[in-house]
Amino acid sequence: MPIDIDTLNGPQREAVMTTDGPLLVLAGAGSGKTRVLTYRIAHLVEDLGVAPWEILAITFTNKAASEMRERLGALVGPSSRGMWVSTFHSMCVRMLRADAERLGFTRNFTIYDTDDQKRLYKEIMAELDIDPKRFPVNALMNRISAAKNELVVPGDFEKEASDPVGKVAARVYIRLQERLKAANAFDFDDLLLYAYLLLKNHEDVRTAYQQRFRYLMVDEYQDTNHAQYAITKLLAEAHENIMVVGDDDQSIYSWRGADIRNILEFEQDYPRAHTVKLEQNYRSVGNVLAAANAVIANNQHRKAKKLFTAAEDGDKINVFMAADERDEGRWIAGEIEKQRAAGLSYNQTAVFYRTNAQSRMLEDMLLRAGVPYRIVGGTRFFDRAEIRDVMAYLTLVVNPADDIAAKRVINVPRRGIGKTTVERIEQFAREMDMTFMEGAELAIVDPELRASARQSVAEFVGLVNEARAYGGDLRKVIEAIIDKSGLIDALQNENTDEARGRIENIQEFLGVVDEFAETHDEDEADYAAPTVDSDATSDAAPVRVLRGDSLADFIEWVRLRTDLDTVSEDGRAVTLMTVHSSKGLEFDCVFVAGMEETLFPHMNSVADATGIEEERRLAYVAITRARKRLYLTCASQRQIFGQTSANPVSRFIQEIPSELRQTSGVGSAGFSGTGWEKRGSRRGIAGSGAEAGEGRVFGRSSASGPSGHSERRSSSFARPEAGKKAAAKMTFAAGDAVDHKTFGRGKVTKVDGDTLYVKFAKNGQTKKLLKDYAPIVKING
Ligand SMILES: Nc1ncnc2c1ncn2[C@@H]1O[C@H](COP(=O)(O)OP(=O)(O)OP(=O)(O)O)[C@@H](O)[C@H]1O
Ligand SMILES: [Mg+2]
Repeated sequence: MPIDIDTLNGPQREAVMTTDGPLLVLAGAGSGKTRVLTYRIAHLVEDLGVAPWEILAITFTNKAASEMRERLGALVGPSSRGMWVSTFHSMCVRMLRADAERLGFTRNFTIYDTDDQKRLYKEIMAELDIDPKRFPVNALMNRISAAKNELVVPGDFEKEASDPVGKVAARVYIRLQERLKAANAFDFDDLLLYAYLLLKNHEDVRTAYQQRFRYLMVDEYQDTNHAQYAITKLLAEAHENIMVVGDDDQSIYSWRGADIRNILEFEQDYPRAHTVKLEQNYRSVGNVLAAANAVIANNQHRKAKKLFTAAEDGDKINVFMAADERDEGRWIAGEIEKQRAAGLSYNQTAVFYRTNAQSRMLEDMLLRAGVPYRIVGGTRFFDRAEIRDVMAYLTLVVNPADDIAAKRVINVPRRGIGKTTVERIEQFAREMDMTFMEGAELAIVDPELRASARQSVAEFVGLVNEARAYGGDLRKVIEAIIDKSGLIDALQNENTDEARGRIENIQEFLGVVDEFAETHDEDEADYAAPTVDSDATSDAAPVRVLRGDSLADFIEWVRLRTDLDTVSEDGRAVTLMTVHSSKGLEFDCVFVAGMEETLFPHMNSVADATGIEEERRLAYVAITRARKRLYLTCASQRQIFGQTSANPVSRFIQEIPSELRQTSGVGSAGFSGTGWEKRGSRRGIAGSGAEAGEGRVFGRSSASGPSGHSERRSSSFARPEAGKKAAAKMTFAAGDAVDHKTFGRGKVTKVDGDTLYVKFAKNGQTKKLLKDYAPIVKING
């Protein structure tokens, strides 16, 4: 079926139809870059008969990749399955799995995340006698990570390092790579580095991929780092059928090594390049787009771009100035409820913040108001200790050489294996050049150890071996680990709320396994592009694609899940996330909280112009996520990073022309463009919860001249709508039947002062609610 190009505008169509040679699509937010990329793939497959496995599309997040797979599924049907649509990291994992042996690894390697990595660094630093006070582990990690992203290998790094930290980092880097190799593991940066080395140093591998991927497409190209750039370049070298899509105004990852020059110099890299500019924004209403354009115009270092919309102006940008962070959260919750009553869905609403530390209060306030939310980032599910423990066991089942995993769980739950025993095992491992697990097997028969310790080690080794015996049956392996390890029993014995929460998390983990099982079939098809081993004939792709067993795939799937993957489409909830993770997404209604100097722009970036420009691009990303309504909120005083601070309103608010915004809350009277005001007395602020304090400057800096005092308005700080609806003085008792606006029917199981514990019928979950705030009513029966 030919692709319906009528839904594209002229330049978009041009980009879709330009299928030979290098192509750059450079355009502002919401102009359809991702859409064009997707349509171009569909056009290649549907109209030009390109085989799906000849296409490689790279996106920035797993969420973006799965969205693109979905869109492609809708456009071209099942044949989209053979395509590689993935992030850089998952692409590299696939390449490394296929050819790990070439690099001295085996294909069941482990991927270390930051936590594993840190443990390893600490061990290495102890081994090399490096003082962590003088050389903090994070500093060394950053240094080495940057080197890897620049494709600097240990030998070259050592030659170049001249400063004290660099010299120490050079020693650590050398040892780190030895240790990782011995553990058959890669860290995140290694995935890129080794994939690059694989392509660079193995001509046959490189040629095979070059021949296979005749068409290469990269979304969000402005955020590629050097390693990603170099990998792309190698893959495109032979045919130069490479399309990159991006927006220099949205480059927000320079702190992770992203290099905006990759996109700006594309035309130099590929002199034959054809460039397409898109100028119509289809995402946002006029006022939102005008605000975004006005803010980004303040950046000096950018390619000037025009961006217009045919959409109506829409509402003005809503600026709310709260007394403190509680007011801010409370007001946001109330406004969400108001919008919801007017027909907006929770799913189409997002609250962004600059730093993760802000999320807790926002969460708290949404919880109190009974607004369902989903938090992206922060304490991620997979970062929780109990989940890491289970994952470490599973990793050991697949890769017994992973010493970090083995040491993490040898005494989890406590089984009486102390430091002496662990040191003894390490000694065996070192002296006999074995893995920790092999050392543990020797320890079982070591007469120097106490019988009880040997017994415990035997149990541990036995447990891992037993689980391994279940082979490919994923669910069985995981159940064996969870049941037989005694993890749950130990938590049950603790008998605390926290331990119960941990048990719930482990149970939830089984749900994750099921989710994986459900989506896995599709992934399988995805992997199963024709291979040289298969009996496919001439047009088969000349690349071996090897599958690990399902447990290895599961571990990899979990490891590569970035924060964004926790956003699901169905469960209706407001999304909370950092601005960084919002890239590429869109919502009808967007709140950006914490619009104050030192927070956004962040204090670490205000010192120099480069830093400020990156913060401004971040503000541009945030603003351009909104389709219809945009709210910017700030607080005149806030508790954050463990202290109270009062900061001027963000310059990014001021950069929006005053006629585009409407302001409410504290100090709004004098806000609109002309002057900034000093705070008045704190009297009369209902429910701000703030202690009394005198006139701090709220506005720009005091240097720019505060312009008088004004009374604060108190009305804005009333409870949110949702709260008002609950009968304020209603009393509850255990056993009462209640109806909650969002969660439906439930029963009060406990009353603790103002807090109600309500068990809901729908999902059997118990929630903690504040009786005066939660949108609940008592019902009969
Ligand atoms: N020609 C068009 N007609 C109708 N809608 C369009 C058109 N082009 C793009 N859109 C819609 O506009 C929105 C933004 O498109 P898309 O996400 O592709 O933009 P983008 O340039 O990738 O944005 P960002 O820079 O934020 O990544 C999407 O909802 C998309 O479906
Ligand atoms: Mg996009």
